[in-house]
Amino acid sequence: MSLTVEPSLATGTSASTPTVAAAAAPAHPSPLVDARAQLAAAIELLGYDEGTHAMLATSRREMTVSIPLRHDDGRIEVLTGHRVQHNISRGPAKGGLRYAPNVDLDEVRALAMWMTWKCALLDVPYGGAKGGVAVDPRALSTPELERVTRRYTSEILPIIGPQQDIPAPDIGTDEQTMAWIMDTFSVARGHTVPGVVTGKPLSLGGSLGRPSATSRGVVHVADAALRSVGITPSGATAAVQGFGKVGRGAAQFLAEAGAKVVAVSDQYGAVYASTGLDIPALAEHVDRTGSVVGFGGSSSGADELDAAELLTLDVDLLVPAAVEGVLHGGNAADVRAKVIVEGANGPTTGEADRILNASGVLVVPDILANAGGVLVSYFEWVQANQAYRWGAQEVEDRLASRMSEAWMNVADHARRHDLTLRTAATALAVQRVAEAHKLRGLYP
Ligand SMILES: NC(=O)C1=CN([C@@H]2O[C@H](COP(=O)(O)OP(=O)(O)OC[C@H]3O[C@@H](n4cnc5c(N)ncnc54)[C@H](OP(=O)(O)O)[C@@H]3O)[C@@H](O)[C@H]2O)C=CC1
Ligand SMILES: O=C(O)CCC(=O)C(=O)O
Repeated sequence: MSLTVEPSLATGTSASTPTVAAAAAPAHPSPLVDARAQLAAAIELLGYDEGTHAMLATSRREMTVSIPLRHDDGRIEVLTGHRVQHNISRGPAKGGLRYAPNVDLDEVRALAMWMTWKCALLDVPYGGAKGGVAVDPRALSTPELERVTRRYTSEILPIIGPQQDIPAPDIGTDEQTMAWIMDTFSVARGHTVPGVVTGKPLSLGGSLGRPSATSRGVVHVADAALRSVGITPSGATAAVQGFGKVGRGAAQFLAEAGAKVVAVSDQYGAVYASTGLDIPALAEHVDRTGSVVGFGGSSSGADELDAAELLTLDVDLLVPAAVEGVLHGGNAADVRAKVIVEGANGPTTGEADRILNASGVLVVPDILANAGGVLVSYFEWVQANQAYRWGAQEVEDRLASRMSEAWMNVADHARRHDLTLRTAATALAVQRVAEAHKLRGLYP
């Protein structure tokens, strides 16, 4: 059954700049266009009516706030922040908070929608949300970052809480950011409320294994995906875009599993070694200098590489773990990786997805590949509710088992219905959300 969709549901409602490699990428209006197109494909497959489609294409609640920031030198700058709750049918809204210069409402809407599908796919009892502040965190001092975080939290305070909406780290934020949010929320409530955020420091009720969870999940899924196309993971070659919370761990765990990580990039450049990069030495270099750039040279055995070239290297596995839209109509045909595992949210545009699919590249979608993070966020919430801390091994075992179950469900669904992994994953998730919505009553 095909559906006629209102233009505003099929495409983004306002223009936004892609967040990466803008010079090389063709104009791409917004990740929301891709998110809504993925939903439309799932709706068509499931044969759902236009009303259900409209309900799932629309955020339940959106809040845009102004954040007056007093800089250390006394200057006042007014920043803009958003929190979008896409869906709450299966439980409290859940999703990260991003600090990046080009954050805009449509990007946050797309990221929130993907959170809904991710939580449903992993069968954790959450809806989906995302937040963002348009700011470059590297341009701010720690006291300035704390002031931004506290003011943003105060502004969105009415809509967050352990049973309402639970933020977590994403690009440009970390466990310190979560600690400030937790404190600001707790001060307003008059008592400590650790459950308002996940990804907290351990000493404030965080979970063992949360910082590494997204990367571990990526590597579990990469292992299964490589095997599914007949490639032995140990000895496979890999390239990782991004060396932040997700990319660094992914590179490390891939190398520990015996893969040859031949290239890694960040927003300043990339490094390459055909025999495999020394990831601990690279991590030490990045901690010292702030970038992978400069790691190349005779002592490291690595060479500097153009960052865009990393995406088209002849490798078994490509892990984009940075930002949206990096694989697009302008470079997808040149991709030589056999398997792509999306550590980032939305790294592949719709056009690139079609090109990659036609050329036989196996793309493991974000809502499956990077779900380890929200899964262990859920474990953090469960441990808080139990007032009991699990050991690191228990967290890792549960993560491995839930990721493997999700992979098998998606791969099996794709095989049985001749779908791409993305369409299979989105359809499974959309079905679960629609079912929850309908069971709660169609006319709430
Ligand atoms: N953190 C989490 O638990 C989860 C994150 N994700 C997704 O993973 C992705 C990465 O998030 P996270 O690691 O947390 O963010 P971080 O801020 O920790 O790291 C982002 C990394 O991406 C790099 N980067 C930015 N732009 C480019 C570019 N053009 N080319 C190459 N690298 C670039 C940054 O480089 P530089 O260091 O130079 O700034 C940095 O290394 C995002 O899409 C996020 O939504 C998904 C699930 C969970
Ligand atoms: O841990 C979480 O709650 C959310 C992580 C996140 O933002 C994501 O999966 O994109």
